[in-house]
Amino acid sequence: MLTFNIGTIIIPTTLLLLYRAIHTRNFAIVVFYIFVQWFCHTQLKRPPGPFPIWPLVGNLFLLGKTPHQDLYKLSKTYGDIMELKLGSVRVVIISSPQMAEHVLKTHDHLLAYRPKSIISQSISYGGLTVGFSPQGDYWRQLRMIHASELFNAKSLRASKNVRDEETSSLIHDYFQDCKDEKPMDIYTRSRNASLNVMTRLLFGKRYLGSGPSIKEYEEFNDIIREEITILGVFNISDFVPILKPFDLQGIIPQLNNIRLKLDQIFDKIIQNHSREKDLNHSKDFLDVMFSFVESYGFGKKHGDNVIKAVINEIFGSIDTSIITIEWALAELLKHPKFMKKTQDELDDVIGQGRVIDESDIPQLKYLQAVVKETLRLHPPATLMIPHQNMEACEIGGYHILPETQIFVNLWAIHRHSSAYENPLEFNPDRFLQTNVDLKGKHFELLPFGSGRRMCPAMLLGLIVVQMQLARLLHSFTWKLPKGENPQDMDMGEVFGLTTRKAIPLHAIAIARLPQNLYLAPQFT
Ligand code: HEM
Repeated sequence: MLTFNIGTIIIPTTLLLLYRAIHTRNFAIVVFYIFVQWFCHTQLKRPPGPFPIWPLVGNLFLLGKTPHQDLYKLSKTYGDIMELKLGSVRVVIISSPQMAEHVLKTHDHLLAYRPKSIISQSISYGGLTVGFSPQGDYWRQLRMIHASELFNAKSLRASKNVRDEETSSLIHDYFQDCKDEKPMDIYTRSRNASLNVMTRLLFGKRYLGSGPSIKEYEEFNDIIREEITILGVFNISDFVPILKPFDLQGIIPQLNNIRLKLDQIFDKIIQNHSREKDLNHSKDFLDVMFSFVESYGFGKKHGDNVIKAVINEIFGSIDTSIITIEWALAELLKHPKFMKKTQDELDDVIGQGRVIDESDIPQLKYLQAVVKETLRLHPPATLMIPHQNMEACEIGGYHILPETQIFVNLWAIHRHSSAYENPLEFNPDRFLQTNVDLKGKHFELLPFGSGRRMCPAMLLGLIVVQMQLARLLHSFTWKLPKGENPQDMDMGEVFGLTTRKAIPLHAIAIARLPQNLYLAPQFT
């Protein structure tokens, strides 16, 4: 796996430049360069930021392996809005609820573009996905299709059966494997259940756990994970374009390899779908996508690329919910008193004689508070997806030059002292007496973003997290493997487009309900 420390390039490069300046006695040039930077910056009242900005590398060396945390620390010095130069790219970092409101509400229309990067362009087949296409007619229509076919309340009601069956199957599998008290990998199990939900919704087929296509599907799962990892790589060539031809991190061959494997899988899915279409199968998401590309008059190759890009994005996005389930269980194991409160509520509202239904969720106030608190401390998309402005604008009284990348640092916003008491503590109780929700109207809690680029799958993401978590906690008592102390649990992160727990959670489940509530579902 590729890990890269920016310092390995930045520090030698900067030292080399300084050495050359000293060697050639060109101090005057360096001083003049710094003066020009300072003058331009102060004249236009640009946001404050670290100074000086080094030639070629700018402020890149300030960021390490967890840039959201480094930026949070920098915001303590430079403020809730700051400007950095990462290589040759100008970036503005937003770190407070007030500034987030300026970006995602007041100036939403100006700041809803997406910057292009080498990795995002490759993964999105040249910007054909919802997340990476520029705002405009194509993006709007694609978002609408996603909403009406997969994500809005009506389509979620229609797909409830599929989610119920897959969650029951997950609980059944845990039950089967929990008898000898062996630690189980929470992330992988939840991920498989969610992948099954998605393949059934998109292609009308259940892949994992049945049939001959398991191997093929596991390969798909692996390649998507590889893709998510590479999406989190800080690609130096995007920030220092003169290094692009050297591809110092070896990213291009990796991207080509991922694209090749994905193309093979997607080509097969598209071919199978066309074959089955002739057999009069019932209409699914792919049929709607085929009509969409036809209505746009895209040729076969471009049309297929749109469909591949969209499927890829949906499967890549599932990770957000799974990560949240893993973090929530980890926090509850670390804080047994909140685990007890959540399970007490489940016993009071549901009892121990039946299985939870999605319609129970509104009554489970403590569970909802646990999910909010988990998304506050562990927003899966810590820096959201970068935004960009095409024309100059003003944020909070500061001048923002055109084509600036805007990083909304949710990790910092959710820890802002203006919004939360003891912001670093995990404490779901804080959400019991407030009306703060997750719909993007309360700028102190924005795990799904806000405004026109807000996550279109919020309802789906939330119901998956709430239901899986509720059923895991209702069905089992949880503990850590022998010898592991909850207080010492490592809560370190691996940064990426989604930021997950660095050490995957393995926990032991002990059944707590009558045996008949763990039966395997009859798949429809
Ligand atoms: C807990 C679950 C989830 C969280 C916390 C989450 C969070 C987010 C965030 C923060 C953004 C960026 C908003 C912005 O840049 O302004 C986003 C965008 C997006 N999300 Fe999610 N997401 C979740 C689940 C999902 C799922 C399950 C899917 C699809 C199956 C999905 C699809 C998308 C798409 C397509 C976009 C791009 C929207 C656009 O650019 O117009 N998300 N999400």
